[in-house]
Amino acid sequence: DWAATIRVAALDCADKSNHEVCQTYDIHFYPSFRYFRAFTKDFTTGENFKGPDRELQTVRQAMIDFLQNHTDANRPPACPALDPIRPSDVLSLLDNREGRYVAVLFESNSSYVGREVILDLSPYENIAVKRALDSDPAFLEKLGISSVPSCYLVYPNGSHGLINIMKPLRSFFSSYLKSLPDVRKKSLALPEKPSKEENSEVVVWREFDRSKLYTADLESGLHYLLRVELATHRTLAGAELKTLKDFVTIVAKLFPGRPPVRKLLEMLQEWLASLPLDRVPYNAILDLVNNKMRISGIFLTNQIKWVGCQGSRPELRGYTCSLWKLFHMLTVRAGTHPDALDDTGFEDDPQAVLQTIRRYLLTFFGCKECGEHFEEMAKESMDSVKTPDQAILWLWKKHNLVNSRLAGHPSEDPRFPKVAWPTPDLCPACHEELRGLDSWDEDQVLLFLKRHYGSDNLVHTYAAALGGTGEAEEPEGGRANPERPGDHGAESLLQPGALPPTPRPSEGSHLGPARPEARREVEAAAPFLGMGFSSLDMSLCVLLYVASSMFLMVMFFFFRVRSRRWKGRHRHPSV
Ligand SMILES: Cc1cc2nc3c(=O)[nH]c(=O)nc-3n(C[C@H](O)[C@H](O)[C@H](O)COP(=O)(O)OP(=O)(O)OC[C@H]3O[C@@H](n4cnc5c(N)ncnc54)[C@H](O)[C@@H]3O)c2cc1C
Repeated sequence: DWAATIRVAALDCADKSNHEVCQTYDIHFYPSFRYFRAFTKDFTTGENFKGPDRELQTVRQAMIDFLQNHTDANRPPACPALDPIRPSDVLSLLDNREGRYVAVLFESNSSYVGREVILDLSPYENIAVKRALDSDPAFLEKLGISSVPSCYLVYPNGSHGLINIMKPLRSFFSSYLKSLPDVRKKSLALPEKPSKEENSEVVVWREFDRSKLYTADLESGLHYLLRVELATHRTLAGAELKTLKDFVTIVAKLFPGRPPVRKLLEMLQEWLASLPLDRVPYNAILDLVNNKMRISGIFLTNQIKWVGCQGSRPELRGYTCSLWKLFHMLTVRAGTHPDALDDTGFEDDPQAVLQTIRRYLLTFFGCKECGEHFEEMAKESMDSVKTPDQAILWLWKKHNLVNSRLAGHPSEDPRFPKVAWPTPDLCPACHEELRGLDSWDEDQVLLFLKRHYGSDNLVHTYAAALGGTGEAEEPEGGRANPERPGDHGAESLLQPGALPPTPRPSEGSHLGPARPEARREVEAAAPFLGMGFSSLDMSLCVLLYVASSMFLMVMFFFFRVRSRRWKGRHRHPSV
């Protein structure tokens, strides 16, 4: 009903095809609300209104505040007057001879009911809705109003009186007024919604074993993390960059996946560690992840294929599931391979993996709410972790807490109910009964987690075929399983060289010009001379060139002075 005044659209920033738009508009967290004023001509990323929560009612009220922040000159023409009228205006309305209904909602200054009802009735004809404040008790008494909100109605024939409704709520007022005789909805010419069939994807179910871990899930998750989640940050600097460097270090050292992926992570880690800059454009990272330099043996799929993380609907499970699995694998690997973090600065720190995950979630995780919940749990007890095994168990316990909090939540997939994990069928030894109560045998749980999240439990079924440069590599232990018949996912996988062109804001001219400083940063990372070199690479080359020239010159002068001295000594042997 409010559409003529304020249009609402939702964009799924988790969908890779929207990635460029979300990046242009600097969307870092979901949900993010952006408001765009009517008649705005120049590009803007919109205004960010933050209510105390994200409840529908708060969002509706933020919309009203936003509409009221318009000046008279730029107010949307269809927006009805939302400011309160004075008692004198009410009196003149009582002499209504316009032949239509006039409803006046009396309310307190902080109430939004009047404005919501005004907007609810805005597409209806034969009725005008106004609001007035309860600031003049004598006037209210004259009209017979004893409590607010109340609605005073002036009928088309001039008679008037208070309307009688069961509850003084927006929905009751609106529905009463909409059902008055001769009050009808005007026809609105709004663009049609795209039909459901056009958008619906055909989802093919992949059979899988719940006791196994699937490379396809982990690689799809890494692809999403590096190419979608990080992409919402145009440049990374300061604490954000440090968090990314530490996270990549932890993953590069502990990810037990296939060699081309591990190699890519190692390369990314070394590159980030060697950077002399405190600011990196995201596109420079993307060039590396896409292996623009075509280094042999490096590859990460650019397709999403969930297997153990499939949801029964496309919006369920997927990325967050793969992230949990990745995190558990990292804690387990740190516990079973004590030397893995040597020479990283994280050795001998049993909390290193958990603390890095914690910072990653707070800085980059698209689900802001999830990051905040995790932070609460971390603040409460992460400091108590004293050994790598305790880190494994800490994450397991907290994951179970999240499971129990989300049981029955709309994000729960009915096919994968949220229960305490591992279930008795997965690990009978983990469960015991103490004085009639279910409890965990934590030693058994630890053994189970080490087995379940260990590299030996990784299955490559459904995993993307390794790209051209990585094909020569045998996956670890030669355990790669062939694609199952009928699974065509791998065929659609592009070779690294054939990746779709990196979306760049300059190509998105239909979106309007992006912020100039952001554009400069992104252009700084644009391919140089069309050879896959970014200007960052070129600056490093120039730096190296100057340094080596200086070194040669110093050597030249050193030997020249030495040879002069030597000649001098031979000419004057007595000296
Ligand atoms: C750090 C983090 C915090 C989150 N916080 C929220 C939140 O606050 N609100 C919200 O709505 N969503 C949150 N999510 C998302 C949510 O936890 C689930 O990921 C999502 O609902 C999908 O659930 P799922 O059925 O795939 O199972 P997930 O909970 O994602 O688990 C993935 C897999 O891990 C295994 N597993 C399950 N429990 C455990 C355990 N205790 N230990 C080890 N392995 C286990 C199972 O094999 C399971 O299939 C969060 C996600 C993450 C990564």
